[in-house]
Amino acid sequence: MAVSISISPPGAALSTAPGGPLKGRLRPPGDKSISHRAFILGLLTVGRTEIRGLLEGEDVLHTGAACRALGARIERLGEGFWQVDGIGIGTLLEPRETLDFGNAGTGVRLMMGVVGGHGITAAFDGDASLRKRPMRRVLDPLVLMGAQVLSQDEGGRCPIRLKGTPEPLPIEYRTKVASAQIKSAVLLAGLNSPGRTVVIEPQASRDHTEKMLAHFGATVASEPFEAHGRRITLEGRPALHPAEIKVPADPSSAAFPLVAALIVPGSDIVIEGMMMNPLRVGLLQTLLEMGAQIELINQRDEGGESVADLHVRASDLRGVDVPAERAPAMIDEYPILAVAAAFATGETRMRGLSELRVKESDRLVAVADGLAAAGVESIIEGDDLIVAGRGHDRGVPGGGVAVTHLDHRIAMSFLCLGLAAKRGMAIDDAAMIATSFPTFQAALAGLGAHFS
Ligand SMILES: O=C(O)C1=C[C@@H](OP(=O)(O)O)[C@@H](O)[C@H](O)C1
Ligand SMILES: C=C(OP(=O)(O)O)C(=O)O
Repeated sequence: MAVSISISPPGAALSTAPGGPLKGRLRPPGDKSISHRAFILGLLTVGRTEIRGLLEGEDVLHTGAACRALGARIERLGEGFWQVDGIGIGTLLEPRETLDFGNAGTGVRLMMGVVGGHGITAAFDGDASLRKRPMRRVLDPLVLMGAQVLSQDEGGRCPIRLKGTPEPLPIEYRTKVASAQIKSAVLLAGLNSPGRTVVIEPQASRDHTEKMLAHFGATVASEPFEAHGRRITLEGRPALHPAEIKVPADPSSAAFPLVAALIVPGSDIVIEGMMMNPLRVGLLQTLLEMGAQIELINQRDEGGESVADLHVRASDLRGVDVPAERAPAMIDEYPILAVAAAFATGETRMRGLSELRVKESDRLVAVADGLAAAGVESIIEGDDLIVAGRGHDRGVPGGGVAVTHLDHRIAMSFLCLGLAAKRGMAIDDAAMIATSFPTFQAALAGLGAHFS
């Protein structure tokens, strides 16, 4: 799987400084969630799946490598253009080596679902950040389906050896938290079940697995459950057929140029082709409530998802109260929302962020510490984060170093902050940016951002 991606050497510090306004157009890379799933469903489908616009970030490439180890033939035909020759449900190969997922929670948890529902044994591992993340949330339902955890690190952490079952029991599983990764792991294991698998989630999480399964011909139904939840039902052992996948631009990556343009005075940019899936646009909704000047143009359908171009102009933002129910629709966007909040007038309270503690880093702490290093006050109150916005008059001092803890979103958020802070901002380590947005620096520099 030869690819040319630029990977910064580990520990490479990077900084940004204020300069002129950001101007121009950019198309963010393909959606990370959809890209992982494209490789996985390609593996599970007999025949050839073609993928256009795939995110060629390290997280997704690790999933691609794991799919190869389980029997898929994967080839890169051009930029973002990939083909997967899959071997189908029930016939996966047992991998000889440990499957290394690098920094990717999505990759490791979804592939545990795949292995858990097959009669094979595999070892799962990743980097220092991934080794700290909880895996019991995925292992528990897989054990109910018949899989066995042969070994694990303390508290259900990687490295983990999992023995899957060739005949997964059809279960009805209620997740404790809204998590597309848990839901997807259970559904992927359920693909090889002779019966019907049901997942009930307390709040709707991103629905890319369900949509893509239906696109490949599976029978999957989703209905509302209580106030904010969903009940998803999948019929096991479907005859999946190869389907073309066109990956829309990732709203979680678009978030960085979007907020950068809002906070750098005089900026005026267009972000092209951003996915508008309702379960992914919580940040957009919040920024509009803060008074952001964002105009949606050319709304259209692309590859089964609604997409739009966003015309974004620098704006005077005001603090808002972000309800906990919105968290699943913007779960990865809180670090960059906190940066927007730092430049807003008044206080922003973000509620119900307990899940941020188990991402690539403890994002509640990493954000609060980074803001402090930039001279911005914030407090963590239970599961809420409150940022004391400095407004345009006082401005954000900057001039500090944000510690990234192997977390790409922390890295990109504080580089964006530095573009509008009086004394710029540095981060200790830019390497992880390549996991989700390998072209971040070039894309922002193309709009006029200064890096050093
Ligand atoms: O399923 C996915 O593709 C993802 C689900 C979310 O995680 P959780 O399922 O833990 O909420 C999100 O944070 C992650 O970046 C991608
Ligand atoms: C949480 C994230 O990803 P993952 O869980 O796949 O590591 C993210 O991309 O912000």
